[in-house]
Amino acid sequence: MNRMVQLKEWTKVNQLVGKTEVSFSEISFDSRTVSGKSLFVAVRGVHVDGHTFIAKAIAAGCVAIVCEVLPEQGYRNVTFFVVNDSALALAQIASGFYGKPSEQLRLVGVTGTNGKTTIATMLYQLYSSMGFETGLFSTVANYIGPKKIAATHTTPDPIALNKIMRQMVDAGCEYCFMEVSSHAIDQKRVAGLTFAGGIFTNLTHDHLDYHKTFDAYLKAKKGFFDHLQKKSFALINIDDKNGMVMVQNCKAQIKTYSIRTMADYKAKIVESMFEGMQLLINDNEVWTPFIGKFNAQNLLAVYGTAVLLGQPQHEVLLGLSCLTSVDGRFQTLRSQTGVTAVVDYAHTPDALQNVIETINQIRQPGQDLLTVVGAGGDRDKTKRPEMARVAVMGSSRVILTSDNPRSEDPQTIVDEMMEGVEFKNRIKVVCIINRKEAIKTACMLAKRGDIILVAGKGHEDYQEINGVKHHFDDREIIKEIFEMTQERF
Ligand SMILES: CC(=O)N[C@H]1[C@@H](OP(=O)(O)OP(=O)(O)OC[C@H]2O[C@@H](n3ccc(=O)[nH]c3=O)[C@H](O)[C@@H]2O)O[C@H](CO)[C@@H](O)[C@@H]1O[C@H](C)C(=O)N[C@@H](C)C(=O)N[C@H](CCC(=O)O)C(=O)O
Ligand SMILES: Nc1ncnc2c1ncn2[C@@H]1O[C@H](COP(=O)(O)OP(=O)(O)OP(=O)(O)O)[C@@H](O)[C@H]1O
Ligand SMILES: N[C@H](CCC[C@H](N)C(=O)O)C(=O)O
Ligand SMILES: [Mg+2]
Repeated sequence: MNRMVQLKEWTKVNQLVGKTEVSFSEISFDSRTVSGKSLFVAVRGVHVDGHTFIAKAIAAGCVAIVCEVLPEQGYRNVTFFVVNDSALALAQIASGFYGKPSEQLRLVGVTGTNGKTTIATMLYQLYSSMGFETGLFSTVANYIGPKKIAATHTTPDPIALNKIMRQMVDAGCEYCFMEVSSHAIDQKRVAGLTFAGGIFTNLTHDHLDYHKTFDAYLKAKKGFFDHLQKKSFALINIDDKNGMVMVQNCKAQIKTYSIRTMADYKAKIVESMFEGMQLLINDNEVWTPFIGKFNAQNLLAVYGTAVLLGQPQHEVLLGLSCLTSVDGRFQTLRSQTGVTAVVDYAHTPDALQNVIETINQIRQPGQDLLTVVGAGGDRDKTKRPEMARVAVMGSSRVILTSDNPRSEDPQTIVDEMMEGVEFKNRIKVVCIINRKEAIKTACMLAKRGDIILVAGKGHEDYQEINGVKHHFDDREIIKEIFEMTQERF
């Protein structure tokens, strides 16, 4: 097949240098993994400029190069396509190369600081239960119908995205739900996709290491809605103060959801307990196995999306009551001695506050909340003191510990967290760097009826220390300790 002709159809080419007839069997943006007869796209990255690897890609057998600037050295038998923006070109070429699979699916993207995995996974569960072949891209895992594929990113790179979407279409998937991270929007990973709809959850403190300012973070998220097509929908959480800001320049049909004010989709919590909550969604009663105001909002987003995609209301409501918990999100474990442990992926101040608030709303007098929490290394440092402050404000006792320290010293991370704790509250806090020991200490301190919150790692089954991922699963450790406790009594 003459791919060159198509390439011009997929992306705007300013200049073509070299043979006009060229065909390639793969596309790649990484000279380290490129194999022969490929098209290499030189992308300016966060750390290095892909243009510096053009020679290496050619040496590895690449026959065509997409770049913003031609290399000084000329190459025979290699065709160069000069474009304005390689990252955008990569997204468009990847989509074209795999036959524009997003146009053959009803694709819905979920963006916001928190709630993306929860909403996308609930939608995947809901649509699968309604009998549709469905795809999912999430932080926890990707799915092609029932087939699970390991996830490396919250939102994969454009080649992986389109390749997997093609497999989804070929497997008969009609719907696909995906998380759209701010990194992905900024790096144009989703720029070649056609969305049937987009959901905005909320915007709070995270990733300022990458975006530098809250305004830049907001603009990245907003960019997703700026690019939605007129025929698609934008479903917005208007309980978030930036909800309507997201759609200021949006051409799509705008719909809103709220648990506080008038909106297209609204909910009220009627009753709440550890096992779940009774909701009124647009005046219909529904029992769901989730708790917390944030989950009422997540469920509304799911409900609104399904209705906007054309499902009958009563079927959606029935489906909501049958959803099961999302891996590592408010996952509860009970000991024989009457202690409840909650494992949750809260790794931002807002998420932590929401989870603690939710527990405190159902906690009875005399029951203590012991929170075990850390913060990731090589990530936004400014959220560290905030997370500790939030944890201490809402908990009876706090154990600050290590999350994924990555290349950082875990003690330094914990010290930076501690700076957010007022001097008078420091008596409530201990620091135990070893996460297993920290969890064990919380279990030791807990009495019948108490609640232990182990936050930050949720579904993760590893702890990343200096580039090595060691097996580590909060849930496994809690179970192991709970079993020990059982023997003791
Ligand atoms: C900081 C960041 O987001 N980096 C992403 C980015 O890579 P980069 O810009 O750092 O790449 P780079 O090292 O500067 O290299 C630039 C270019 O040169 C190429 N190169 C580089 C070296 C070489 O020898 N040869 C070569 O060709 C690279 O392939 C790349 O195309 O583009 C890559 C391809 O898409 C991503 O894999 C990579 O994700 C890294 C691994 C990462 O950890 N990203 C995290 C922060 C992330 O994306 N997280 C979000 C979730 C956030 C959340 O909401 O919680 C996610 O969507 O997963
Ligand atoms: N709608 C929400 N608003 C605020 N907090 C939420 C919401 N939904 C979930 N949370 C909290 O945030 C944590 C992370 O939720 P989830 O994994 O769904 O978010 P995410 O947006 O996918 O995060 P990530 O950016 O890491 O992929 C949950 O464990 C819970 O504590
Ligand atoms: N997607 C988020 C996950 C954070 C999870 C937390 N356990 C950590 O490692 O910081 C990130 O990469 O920032
Ligand atoms: Mg996620």
